[in-house]
Parts: sequence; structure tokens; C-alpha cells
Amino acid sequence: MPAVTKGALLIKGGRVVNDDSMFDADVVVENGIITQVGKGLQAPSGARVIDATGKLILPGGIDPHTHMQLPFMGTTAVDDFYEGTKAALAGGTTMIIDFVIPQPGDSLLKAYETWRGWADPKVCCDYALSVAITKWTDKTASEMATLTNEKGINSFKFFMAYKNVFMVRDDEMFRAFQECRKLGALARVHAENGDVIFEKQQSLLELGVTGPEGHTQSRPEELEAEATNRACVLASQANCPLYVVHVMSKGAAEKIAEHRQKGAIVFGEPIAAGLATDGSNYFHTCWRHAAAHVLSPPLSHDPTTPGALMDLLASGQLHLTATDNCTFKSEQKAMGKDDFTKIPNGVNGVEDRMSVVWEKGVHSGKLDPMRFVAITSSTAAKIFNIYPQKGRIAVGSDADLVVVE
Ligand SMILES: NC(=O)NCCC(=O)O
Ligand SMILES: [Zn+2]
Ligand SMILES: [Zn+2]
Repeated sequence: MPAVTKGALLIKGGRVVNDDSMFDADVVVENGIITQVGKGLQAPSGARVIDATGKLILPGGIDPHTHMQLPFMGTTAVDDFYEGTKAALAGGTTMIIDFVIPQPGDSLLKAYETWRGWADPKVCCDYALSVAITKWTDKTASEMATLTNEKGINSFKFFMAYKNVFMVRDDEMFRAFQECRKLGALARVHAENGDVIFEKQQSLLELGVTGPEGHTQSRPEELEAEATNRACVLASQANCPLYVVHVMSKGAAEKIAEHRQKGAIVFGEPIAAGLATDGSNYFHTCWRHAAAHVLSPPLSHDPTTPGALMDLLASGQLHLTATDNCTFKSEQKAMGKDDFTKIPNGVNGVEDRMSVVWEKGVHSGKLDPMRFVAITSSTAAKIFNIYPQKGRIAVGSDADLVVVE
């Protein structure tokens, strides 16, 4: 009698989509790995058979930017590693990359262990970590090396906003970019001019602007473009590849394109929220509605931006999509009822990204399914060095699969 493979699966009659090809094939999975891709495959003994006739089989989504249970702005994001990754799977995302964010001056290694302790017992999907550097200390270089060489961390993040919280100065960022270059790690930036934003926030509060509209008024798009350009220049001076998280405006995207034109290796990541809606939400008469949309950089005041960001993803000038999932309940957002600077920054998206990108990209006719796979899965896998284990449907790859109508 043939041996029964535990968890074996035959997905029959579907159309496999990778970032470079689309073809009719069955897929056999054994022990969590794709073992056969081809026509007319037989089910391994004891296998469950799924009829995918008329459906697409896609590599599971990879969301390269989430903040599960992040302690931030005096509270903690409500999607923890259980709820958040359950939501990810429900929406077709099978891997997330979350951020370890130490308090300035705290040990990076200790913070890394804290995040592992939060995530390991609870995650429902695959996950990896990227580590933020929130202050340069005499231990930072050696801790970055330990994280890279012993813990598998291959990217570090820098905040150019959130003054007096996570923001780093240019000299700190440049020093760390040089270290990334040495280690072969990728530098990732939240690009906004935190100093100018801080000044504008104080001026608006003095003028009596306290509502969510103050959030967008204190963060003009030019300040995102300026910081994006500055990060690109510093990365170029350090000869280090750069990844700009949550590209929210046309100006920031243009700066990325300019630097790429000159030969720089820079990646741009729009997020689901920025592809789905715009900054008019900050002027909604319902405070709760407006505050729910507070994230940084803010949603664009220009209603044509979401479509333009999708166009840039389609043409390859922007590269992959994320969510920046960092969720707060209305009661938490209400911490900023009388002062917009105290509204915890962050929105949802981890469950919605795949459908938002499908709707705004494929359904609208801007993307074919292969480009959809590229910007939701395989480009992230390539950038973060987990390809083709992830991000591809092929023999030997992980069976992270999504079947869609
Ligand atoms: N984006 C945002 O508003 N919240 C999460 C933290 C960050 O990524 O900046
Ligand atoms: Zn950010
Ligand atoms: Zn973020």
C-alpha cells in the first residue's frame, strides 16, 4: 500500500500565475512544499483534492510592512501577532515582515528578543523581522552585525519623523547606512521631515487647530518629497541600497524615480490605504471617521494620487505593496480628541491589501495578474532574499498558495 503523505494536497484544473508566466497546471503539495506542477497530475495517496477549475492559483501575499501590537504614542496597536496574522491569512497574505522598534538607546538585541517573544507563540502565518534604529550609540554597529550574522536580520529601518520619539538625525542615519552597506543589509526609511512637521504642529495648535485636519495640514507633501530625496542622497553617499516605506505622494515617488534614473538602487513601497483613498477623509464631519484615517505620512490631499501610485506600480517605477498595518480602536484614537498630535498614527490593511490591489489594479485594467503577483508577493521575496522559497509557484517552493475566482 502506498504511504499516505500527511497534509498532501492536489489543486486541480487551475491556472498558475507567477510574476513572469501564467499557465494551466495542477499543483501537488506534500509536507508544506510544492512537489509537482504540471498537467494531469495524480493525487498522492490520502491527498485532499481541490477543484480550481476556472480559478487562478497565486503565490501567497507577502506584506513587507506591519506593526502588530506596537507600543506607540502612549498605547498599543490592537492587532497583535495572533489577530493580525489571522487577518492576513483571511485576506490571502501568507507572510508578513514586522518591525522591531526599540526605544531610543535600548539594546537592539533585547528589543529583537522582545518581538520574538511576542510573535513566536501567536503567529498564524510566516513572519520575518526588520529592526529599527532609533538612536546611534557605541553599541549600534556591533548589535547590527550580530543581528545580521546570527539572527538573520537583513534590513534596518530609520524614522525621519516622530521627533523626540523614534526620529534619527542625518548623521546617525548616514553612519548606520554605512554599516548596512558593510553588512549587506537593506536600509528602509520612513521619509518625512520631522523637524519641520514638529514646528508646524505647534503653530497649528497655537492657531486653535486641534482636529484631524491639523494632521494633514502639518505634514505638506513637500516634506515627504524632501525627506525622500535626502534619504536617497545619504544612501548614495553611503553607497547603500535604499527602500522607502509607505510612499504616499506623487512628489516622493518622483524623487525615487529621479534617483533611479541616475543609477541608484531605491525601492518604493506604496501601501493599501494610499492606493485606496485620499486625504479628504481628514475633513470628514465625523471626528471618528477622520481620526481613523490618521497615519503618517498622511493620505494625499490630491484625489488623483491613489490612481497615480497604481500607475507607477504598473509601470515599474514603484515596486511593491505593503500595508503599514498598525490599528487603533476609536477609543485609542480619542486620546487626540483635543489635540491632533496625540491621535495614535496608523491604519488597517493587512486583511484588505490583496483585494484592494486586485480591485484598483487588475480589475481596473492597469495590471495583469502577473504584475499583481510581482507587487504583492514575488518582488518582496526577491528584495528580502527569500525567493524562490516564497513568491513563486514552482517545485521546491513553500506551498503558500491562494486560489482566487
Ligand atoms: N504610519 C503610521 O502612521 N503608523 C505606523 C508607524 C509608521 O510606520 O510610521
Ligand atoms: Zn512610518
Ligand atoms: Zn510603518
